[in-house]
Amino acid sequence: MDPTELFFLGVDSRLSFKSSDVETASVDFGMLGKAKPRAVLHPASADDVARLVKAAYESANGFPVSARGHGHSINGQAQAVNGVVIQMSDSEGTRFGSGKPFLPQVKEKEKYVDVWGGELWIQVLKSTLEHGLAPKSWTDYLYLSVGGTLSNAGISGQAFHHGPQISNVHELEVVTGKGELLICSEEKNSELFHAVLGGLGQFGIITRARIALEAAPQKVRWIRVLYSDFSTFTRDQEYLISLHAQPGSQKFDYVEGFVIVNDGPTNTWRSSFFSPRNPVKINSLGAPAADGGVLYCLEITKNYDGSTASDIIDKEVNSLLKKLDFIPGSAFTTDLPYEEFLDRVHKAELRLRSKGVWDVPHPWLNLFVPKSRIADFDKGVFKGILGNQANGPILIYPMNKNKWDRRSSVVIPDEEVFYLVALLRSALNTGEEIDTLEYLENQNRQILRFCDEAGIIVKQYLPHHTRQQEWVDHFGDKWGQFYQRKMEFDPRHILATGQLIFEPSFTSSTMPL
Ligand SMILES: Cc1cc2nc3c(=O)[nH]c(=O)nc-3n(C[C@H](O)[C@H](O)[C@H](O)COP(=O)(O)OP(=O)(O)OC[C@H]3O[C@@H](n4cnc5c(N)ncnc54)[C@H](O)[C@@H]3O)c2cc1C
Repeated sequence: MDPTELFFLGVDSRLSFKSSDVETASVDFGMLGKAKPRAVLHPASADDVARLVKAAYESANGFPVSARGHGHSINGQAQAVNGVVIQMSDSEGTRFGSGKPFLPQVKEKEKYVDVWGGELWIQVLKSTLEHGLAPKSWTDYLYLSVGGTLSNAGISGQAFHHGPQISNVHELEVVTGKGELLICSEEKNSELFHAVLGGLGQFGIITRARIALEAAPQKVRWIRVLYSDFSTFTRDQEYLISLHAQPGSQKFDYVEGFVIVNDGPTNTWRSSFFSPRNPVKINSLGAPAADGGVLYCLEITKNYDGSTASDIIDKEVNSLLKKLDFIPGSAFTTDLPYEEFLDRVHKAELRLRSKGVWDVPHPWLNLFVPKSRIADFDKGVFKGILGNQANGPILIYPMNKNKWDRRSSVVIPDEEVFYLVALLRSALNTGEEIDTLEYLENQNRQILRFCDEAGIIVKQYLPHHTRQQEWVDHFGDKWGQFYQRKMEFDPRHILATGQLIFEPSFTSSTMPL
């Protein structure tokens, strides 16, 4: 199949062979490897996506097709070696023609929004806020596409009570690996619906998602408190996420946390919270000596409306804070508009870009760790393997398993409460060994080996494995179902080959140009 023939097959929009487009689609945020597609498609409609996939499916030789959202994967998951990348997101540098097929459509009464699969979450937020509404569950960073995060899970500090983003979707429109354009939901084509959510792009390309909305709060009180003792820190986090199960009880709206293993949080890119106006002088807190040189920061928010009297919000927050056992005097508070809070990481991005340290290799490791072993993980990794060096933010926060739908494709630990541990490191190559990609990648392997040897059964979030047996182990008792779904919805293994789960059933050299 010659992709240029796609024009004759009725693909309306442009198939680009421009080297700049091909170059963009060859790399991702991880900057850990390069894989060139033969061409990049900029679809003008869901039908364009369907025609391309159908052409790949029906051609004698076949060729790989990968949807690419904003390319914020780490390990080439959105790449398509020698195939066609469908550029779903309309972002700077990849803008093509008139842009995306349709704008977000909000239904106020029904409280949902229909969005194009390549839409960025920042745009979803802006569009829904115009109606006083907003999605319930977020990622920390909003310059990610809807299709990209729904292919994983989409998590942030709201997940403990709203579940991940994949638990907040009413309906999807999907192009399967056979090129069929189908609508799916709990009621209709439900197997496809559950397969695609958390499905790592293996079963279909999301062209439209219907996302649940709630009334948008106007303001956020954002609080950080410090701990020197890990078990006190996790006990408080677990207490806070247990409040979702007590109807009518006051609770925080967002619960996250991070680990401070060296000079302090000022070197974290995640936010400018600890700003010069709000400095953290850990040594001046009179805090007990940090446990093994490590401190822990609990990060929580309370949403409210502009009309709420400040003494009411003070009272609600203080009554919740009173139940916690953080280091006295270590509470830092700021109030800001809801949109600004949700978009907080973008500020840090702009800062890092201005210093030239955004476009660097990112050997990130994201793990789901069961609650029963999180203390062992702390001892072995935060206080052990990391050797008091962070090289980037280290997030840690718990979630409730009952907010995750077992029918989806995503894999989580088999415990009621589990933690996300996200080591979001940058290889800055400053000349120090600990800043090199090789050092950080070795450390990641060491962490995984430690878990294995200590019998801590972790699951990778945004998983990366290179051999099928590793994927079989990753999915555990879900592998059979995952495999069956692949045979049903993408039997020729055309889609998202960059995930390295299934061998393509064709050789890339069979796609002539
Ligand atoms: C700075 C930063 C912060 C992040 N913060 C968070 C966070 O707080 N929470 C969180 O959960 N994740 C977070 N992530 C991870 C992020 O959610 C995933 O990497 C996500 O896949 C990125 O979306 P994308 O649009 O860039 O996807 P891409 O990298 O373009 O694609 C990822 C995978 O999804 C597939 N895919 C893309 N679009 C579609 C589609 N329309 N239909 C089907 N499959 C598709 C691709 O083929 C690929 O396999 C973060 C990443 C970065 C770089």
